[in-house]
Amino acid sequence: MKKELLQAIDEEQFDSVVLYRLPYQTDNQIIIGNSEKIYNGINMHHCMDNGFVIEPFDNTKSYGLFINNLFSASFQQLSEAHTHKLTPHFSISSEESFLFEDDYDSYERSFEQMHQAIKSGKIDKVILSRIKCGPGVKHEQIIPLYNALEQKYPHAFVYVFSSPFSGTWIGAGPELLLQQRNNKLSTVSLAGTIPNSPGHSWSPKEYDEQEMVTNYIEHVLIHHQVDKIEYGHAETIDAGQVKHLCTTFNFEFEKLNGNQIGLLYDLHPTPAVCGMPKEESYQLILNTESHQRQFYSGFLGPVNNGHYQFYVNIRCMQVLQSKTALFVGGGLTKDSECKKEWHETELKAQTLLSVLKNI
Ligand SMILES: C=C(O[C@H]1C=CC=C(C(=O)O)[C@@H]1O)C(=O)O
Repeated sequence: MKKELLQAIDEEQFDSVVLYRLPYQTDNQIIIGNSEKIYNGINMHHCMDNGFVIEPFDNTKSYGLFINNLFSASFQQLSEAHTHKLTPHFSISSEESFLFEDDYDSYERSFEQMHQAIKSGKIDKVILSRIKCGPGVKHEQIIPLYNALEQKYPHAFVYVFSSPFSGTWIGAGPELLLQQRNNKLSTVSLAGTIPNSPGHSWSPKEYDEQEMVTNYIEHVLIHHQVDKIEYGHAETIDAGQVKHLCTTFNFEFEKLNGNQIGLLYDLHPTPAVCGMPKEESYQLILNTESHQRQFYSGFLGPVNNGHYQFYVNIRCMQVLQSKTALFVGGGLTKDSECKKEWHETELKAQTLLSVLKNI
């Protein structure tokens, strides 16, 4: 493999690089290829192709990306020679003047606006996100950072992608959006957060919130007439500095090629990153948040000949010239308190910050 990848880096004409590792897998994957912009969402042709899909939160205002697979390989750890050759291929966005950190006061104003909409009865749940700035990452630190995240978070979908259109993004998120293999599909309902430290346990508030999401997903699956739906009880999943409640759904489409794209866009953006009801919470986010979410809370993952694994892009950041922009959010319901929500986003930011500090 070593020789082939080094040779491919030398010989292929490529502008984009993806490194990723699926949850609980030992092998990492690399794709090198060229990026093409996708407008207004992906279609079945993208899923039948071979490459990597990156979709933004709001595809009416931002474009997605498709990185075609010119060369791919599995690896345990990239050698120094690979790291050295790949490093100059990472693009870093220079648009940092558009990205500001939200301070507590501006977060509180957005919180109040959203909480008002919840109290008025229009919305049950909505996700408020913010940007927190972290230390800069140099080109040569990108692969060591990926390695450290991949080692620390076995539960997560860990990735780095870089394209001239997006710059470099890095993440380690726990939420599966949709995966398809041999007509067997899976998704999850993920909600509720408590610190991953002694003395914290689930309360009815988190169980209720997660059950609402489970009911919503079941409703979407029934609407799409999927077959053989199976799901169990909510389980606690370890997501670094926090824990979540998660229920996994497995199902099939009776007809091969049932409307998978329709289902994908009914699930995305999920209640974990948007809210319920979906359309109302989506509009509230666009009207309230002062930043563009870009690829945060979109989805991303590999596609290969009809098989795909799409993960929700949370616990992620964009690498900028002299800083990193970390995107963190949390679900607000009628019982939410601003200070606690802020603290929760601080904890979520530690997923990446704790590793960033040590590279
Ligand atoms: C939106 C994020 O997390 C979501 C995923 C799990 C639990 C969440 C919560 O309890 O609020 C969030 O919905 C984020 O990390 O930016």
